[in-house]
Amino acid sequence: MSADVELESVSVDFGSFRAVDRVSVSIKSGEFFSFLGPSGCGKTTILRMISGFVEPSEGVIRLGGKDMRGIHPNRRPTVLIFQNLALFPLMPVWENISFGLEVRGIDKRSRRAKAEELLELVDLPGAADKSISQLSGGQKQRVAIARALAVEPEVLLLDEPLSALDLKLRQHMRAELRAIQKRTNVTFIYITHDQGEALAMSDRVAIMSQGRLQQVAAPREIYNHPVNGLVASFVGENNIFPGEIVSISGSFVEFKTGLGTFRAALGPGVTKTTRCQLYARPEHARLVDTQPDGFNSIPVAVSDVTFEGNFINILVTDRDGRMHTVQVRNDGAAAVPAPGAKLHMTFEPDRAIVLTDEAPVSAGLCA
Ligand SMILES: Nc1ncnc2c1ncn2[C@@H]1O[C@H](COP(=O)(O)OP(=O)(O)OP(=O)(O)O)[C@@H](O)[C@H]1O
Repeated sequence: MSADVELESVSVDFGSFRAVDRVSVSIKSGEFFSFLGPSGCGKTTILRMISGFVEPSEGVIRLGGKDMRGIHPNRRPTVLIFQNLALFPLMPVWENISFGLEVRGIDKRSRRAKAEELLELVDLPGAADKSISQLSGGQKQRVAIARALAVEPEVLLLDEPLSALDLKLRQHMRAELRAIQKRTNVTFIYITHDQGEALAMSDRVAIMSQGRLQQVAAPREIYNHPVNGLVASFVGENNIFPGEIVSISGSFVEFKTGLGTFRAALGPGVTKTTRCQLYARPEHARLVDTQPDGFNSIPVAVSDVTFEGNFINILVTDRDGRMHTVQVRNDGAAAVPAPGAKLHMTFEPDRAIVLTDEAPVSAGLCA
């Protein structure tokens, strides 16, 4: 079983501080949905509200269409997995997994059978009698997930569960978690400040900043079409140019910066009077020897080159001393300029966008 989760204009106030501000979003049954945002933006508070440990100051939360107001955490169809997993070190794996079933009075043989079934599901067959201390970080993670699934929640809430793992294991567990979610079809709500994690695993991602939803969309949409500067600067890298709009024609803007006038796509909700900046991703910028005709070229000097494996970042400095990044794919033959080289950084108008600095005006805008 799996339930949809609806937040309708939900706010949380801690005294005079508003930690969550009029958040509206509908999470579909069986969806892998992530809340992504910087530390302190209200992600954990949202998770705690859905699980019943925090009551909203305003607004309504519905699980499977039912208003959750006043319903105790134990009586909700949710399970919350914490960062520290909280496994019982003195119990073998299978007893850890079936602990919630024991509390419900299920007999030992059925509990053991259920634990073994779940160990198959999380790809740990044969681990039932191991002790927790014999497991690696990733294996403990799987046991924690199996334990959460044992009580058959309709919604599984995950609070940065991979944050304690090393990079390689974290990347592996992303694929595992997604596979487990697809196998069980339970609604997964995941919170993280790691964009790679959220983009790789989720069907949809909600970007949060200062308690407010900025954008809710599929990962590709978020990356390719951020709705405002907060999203663009939080998800992926960007070269950012402050300036002001000179004119708007159709879906393009002429944008005056201290380094010249650039042409770029017009972002959502941007008008001539909006406070905005120009964003150009490093992978959409290029370096050329001679100044090209037309818009969007900046004289720069190469300051550093960093090798990142499958790509190379070329860091350049403009005449005002501001740093920008041009990224090239490492296909084994990429030409990389030497530090000190004087070049021109360019980007196509349809590969740059002018976005508002402002958060959405209406809380319902991105739900
Ligand atoms: N019980 C509380 N009393 C007062 N303020 C709180 C309380 N819980 C959270 N806050 C504040 O609310 C804001 C949001 O906190 P929350 O834990 O939801 O953020 P977060 O996005 O999950 O951050 P992190 O990624 O660091 O866990 C923070 O400024 C935090 O200090």
